[in-house]
Amino acid sequence: MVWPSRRVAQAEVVAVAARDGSRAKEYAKQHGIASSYGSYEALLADPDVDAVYVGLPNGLHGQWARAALEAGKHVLCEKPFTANEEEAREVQALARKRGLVCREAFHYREHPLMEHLQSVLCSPGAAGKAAAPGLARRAPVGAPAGTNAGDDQAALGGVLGRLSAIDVAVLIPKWVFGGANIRFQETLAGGAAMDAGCYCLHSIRSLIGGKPQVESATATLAPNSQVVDGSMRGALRWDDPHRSSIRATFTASLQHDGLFPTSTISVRGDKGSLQCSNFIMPVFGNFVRLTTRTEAGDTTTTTTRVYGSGESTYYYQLSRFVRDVQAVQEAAASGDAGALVAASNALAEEGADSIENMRLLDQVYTAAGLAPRLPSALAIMRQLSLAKAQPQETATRLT
Ligand SMILES: NC(=O)C1=CN([C@@H]2O[C@H](COP(=O)(O)OP(=O)(O)OC[C@H]3O[C@@H](n4cnc5c(N)ncnc54)[C@H](OP(=O)(O)O)[C@@H]3O)[C@@H](O)[C@H]2O)C=CC1
Ligand SMILES: O=C1OC[C@@H](O)[C@H](O)[C@H]1O
Repeated sequence: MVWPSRRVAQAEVVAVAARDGSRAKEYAKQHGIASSYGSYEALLADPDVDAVYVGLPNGLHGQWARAALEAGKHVLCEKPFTANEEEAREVQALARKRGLVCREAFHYREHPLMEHLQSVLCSPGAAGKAAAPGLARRAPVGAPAGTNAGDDQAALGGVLGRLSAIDVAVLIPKWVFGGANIRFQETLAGGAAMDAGCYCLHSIRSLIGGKPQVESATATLAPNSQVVDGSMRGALRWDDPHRSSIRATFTASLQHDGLFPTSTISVRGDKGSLQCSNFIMPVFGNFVRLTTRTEAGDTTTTTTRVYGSGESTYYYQLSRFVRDVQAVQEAAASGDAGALVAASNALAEEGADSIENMRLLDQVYTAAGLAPRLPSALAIMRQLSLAKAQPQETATRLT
């Protein structure tokens, strides 16, 4: 947030908060930030702050996004949006009521790589269904000039033809996060599906649209936990015949090219296939390998690298967030009913995207035989009540 803000006009980091005021002060000094606070509440009371970036553990996203919205601030909230779907609905309902932007920080989606992928795939088999907001609709690569993504089923096939599968993996090597990391904490809504799987679900939805259901999921628990998944695999199904799979793990033993996390999108259709490497952090190196087959059976493979202007995903994300906030502010200032409705619809669409991703995450956990995650306050209460009921067993689990 600090680096991109130096490159995005009209965005400035004016304040930072930490639970420990001296750390916040030190951070502010290091990064040239005007104000620092020793509590999140104090930052929310600062009238110079227009928008808040919530970069807290998953189980606290909902609580602090709500607090920021109540304080009249726009919100950019880290992924996954909340602990579960119910909480996502509450936060988005509040954002709508207050007329404020509340966007999930899926930074990868604003990078031109995603736009390129969508232009290749162009929602095959998903005619009339909306892709997730934030992605421009374009004609598929290789489609006749003048074709629009929404035109007809033939155009929607893109060069890959009819889709049969889309598989996304986000793999984090086992040496990256120690057991004490927030990602392994039940009371902070941890888990591989939450942390890495949310990208898998979101990218699949962004690329092919529609409303999938989770067909099955299998979790491998993190050490010393009955609740937190160290790895998760899942299968999704759509009304259309294609299938998807997701794979998220904190325990990858990777012999790879050094990229972290390793993130891949793999798509197959009846006329070809696509492999995309490093869609989450494309600025550090990416490729899109496209193989197409003619009816005569000849195959062609092309490799494309997409860097746009060379900026990071975080730059694109902040630019987009600023544009959204400005659109809402301008609509409010204009008093123009049409502009207000348009701004409100955009907020609703954005909110629905986050809610849908959390719905699927809940389904993944349920299908894997684990419960959807809880907001931190509820998870702590649950642990305390378990500790009361089964003191010895819970004590073991907490160590
Ligand atoms: N978009 C992206 O590229 C990335 C997104 N993320 C997301 O950002 C969020 C934070 O992840 P990450 O930065 O790795 O986490 P860290 O553990 O590094 O930071 C979390 C911060 O939350 C604050 N915090 C408040 N309450 C607690 C608590 N009870 N326990 C621990 N920390 C607490 C702490 O700030 P303090 O003590 O200063 O108040 C801490 O510094 C996650 O939701 C994650 O999914 C993470 C990495 C990359
Ligand atoms: O981009 C990311 O990479 C590593 C993950 O653990 C992190 O939370 C994620 O957002």
